[in-house]
Amino acid sequence: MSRLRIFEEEHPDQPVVVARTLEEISRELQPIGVAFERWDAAQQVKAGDAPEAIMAAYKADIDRLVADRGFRTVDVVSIAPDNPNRAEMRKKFLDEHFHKEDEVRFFVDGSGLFTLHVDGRVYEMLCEAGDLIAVPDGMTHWFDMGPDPSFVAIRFFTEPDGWVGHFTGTDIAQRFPRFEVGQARDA
Ligand SMILES: CSCCC(=O)/C(O)=C/O
Ligand SMILES: [Fe+2]
Ligand code: NI
Repeated sequence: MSRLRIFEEEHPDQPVVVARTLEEISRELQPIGVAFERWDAAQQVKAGDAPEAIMAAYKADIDRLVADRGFRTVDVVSIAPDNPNRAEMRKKFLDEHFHKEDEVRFFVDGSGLFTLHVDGRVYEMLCEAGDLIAVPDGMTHWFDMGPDPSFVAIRFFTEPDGWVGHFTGTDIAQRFPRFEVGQARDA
């Protein structure tokens, strides 16, 4: 189940807000400029399906978002728990960074943990299948796919290098919860 937890940055042990419904999550994220949506598939798709089939299942929402936000590229990224490069892939976005364009990701299957650092607060968003998150350009954040990653996500880009992370060099990500085994199931 999708879950947003908000922490004061000095208190990683105690969330001050826990939100689970679309309405609650959107209400908490909207003031910091983060969009959160839930999309329904036109036809059922799952991990392992062809990217074209996955994009076709969400065509109406993809087209709307591309028209609204001017994205130039849309792709599908998949990672399974047996991927031999999973540790390296996990490490890539584990530390605090930002991008020079909005980071917009839709989770088709599986889950991942986006954590945003904004104005002294930390917003930990456990994204699950059906969730779209749009993190504004320049917003500091990190992403944990966990030790046994499992997700399929649609990514939206404006520039070819839009995915490049600019790292802040802080250690804040190490002080906050990681994506634990079973977290998605237990949330
Ligand atoms: C669901 S893809 C997440 C990886 C990524 O592109 C990123 O920038 C995380 O912060
Ligand atoms: Fe990122
Ligand atoms: Ni404390």
